[in-house]
Amino acid sequence: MTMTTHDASANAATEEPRTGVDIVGLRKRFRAPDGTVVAAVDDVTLHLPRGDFCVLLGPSGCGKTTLLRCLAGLEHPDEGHITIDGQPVFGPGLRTVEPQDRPVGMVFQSYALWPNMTVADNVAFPLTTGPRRNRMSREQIRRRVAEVLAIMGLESHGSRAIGQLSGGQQQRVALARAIVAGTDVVLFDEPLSNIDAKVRETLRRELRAMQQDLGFTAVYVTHDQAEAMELADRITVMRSGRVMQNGAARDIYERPRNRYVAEFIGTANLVPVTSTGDDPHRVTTALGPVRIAEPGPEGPADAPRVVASRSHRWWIDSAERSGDNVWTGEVTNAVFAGSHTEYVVRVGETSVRVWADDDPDLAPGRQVWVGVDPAACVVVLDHD
Ligand SMILES: Nc1ncnc2c1ncn2[C@@H]1O[C@H](COP(=O)(O)OP(=O)(O)OP(=O)(O)O)[C@@H](O)[C@H]1O
Repeated sequence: MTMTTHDASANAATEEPRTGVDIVGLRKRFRAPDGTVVAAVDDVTLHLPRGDFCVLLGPSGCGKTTLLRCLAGLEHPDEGHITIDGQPVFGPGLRTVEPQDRPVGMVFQSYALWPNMTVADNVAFPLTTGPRRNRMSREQIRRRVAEVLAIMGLESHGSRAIGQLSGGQQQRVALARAIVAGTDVVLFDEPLSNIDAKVRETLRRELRAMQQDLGFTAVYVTHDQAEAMELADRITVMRSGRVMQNGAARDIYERPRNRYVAEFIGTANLVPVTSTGDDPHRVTTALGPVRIAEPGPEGPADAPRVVASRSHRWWIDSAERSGDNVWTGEVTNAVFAGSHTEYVVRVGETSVRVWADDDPDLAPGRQVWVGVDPAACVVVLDHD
């Protein structure tokens, strides 16, 4: 893909101040065939800042697609407010704003292209329907379509039928269609999950570069935490229709709020806290005393807590060591994983997973010393 900035003519439809996406108190329930009610989106309040790449992350069924579809206008929420790019699109007393009248582009997992139209006609579609129809001359549309096809590396494919393209190329067409109108917000519903792994990697990198270059706000649904970490400025972790944590990708990774978030993103050792004393940088755990970077998250004083630390921040050594956050134990398992070797080490009744970059080749049964930098240890809530 080659990069270019938005065409001013295509931005004519977006003259309001650009603010990203604001969601307040949003609820959407579904009634299952057996009569049970599912709270797919359960009192969600979120601000997704303009220009950020925002990922909605969570396991299957947590409500991320429903939330995205509420933004797109494909689901009608039961309660709440949605403002996109400064335009209220849902709220009490507002007339329903139809999907084609919302200031968003959308990319679906299934591409959702018109099979009987050419590539160029598919891409031109948002400019010829909805609020933007008749705003541009045929020549302006032709030029704008050529421009976005060039961004996607599809400049020579405009007159092809959709069926003559590979899956990866079809998704590039869908991306071109989502950005052609120059809307400031683009919604993505697991757009790369039908694409084979190698192409997916390339498209992911290109998508991120394109989003940064064009500067639109991306709201991207995935259940893949590696994909989320690679793409996101901001991650919203969801569970059962609720937001578990929303923040900068690095904060979510380094300072998860609770066990659920720590376990969903990355590999972490979670060791129960058994008591806390007066020193805010020291807790007692199942491993014994642990020095920690900072006191735990807010929450009821008696709420169970665990110390979370990433496996790649641990070290392992066959030679004796001493100091804070150093323990001795026995290797119970060692798995070579290419970029690192994962050791499982039993320390007393607790097992920790340690990722070693240089494989020290320590066989199960071996006595070892393991440890972790206090700066990598944070206290998180054991429950939501
Ligand atoms: N049209 C519907 N009718 C009834 N229940 C629905 C409907 N759409 C979604 N649900 C339910 O709402 C919940 C949230 O679904 P949703 O598709 O938003 O989750 P998700 O996190 O996107 O999952 P996935 O990654 O599998 O798509 C699930 O329990 C789902 O079964």
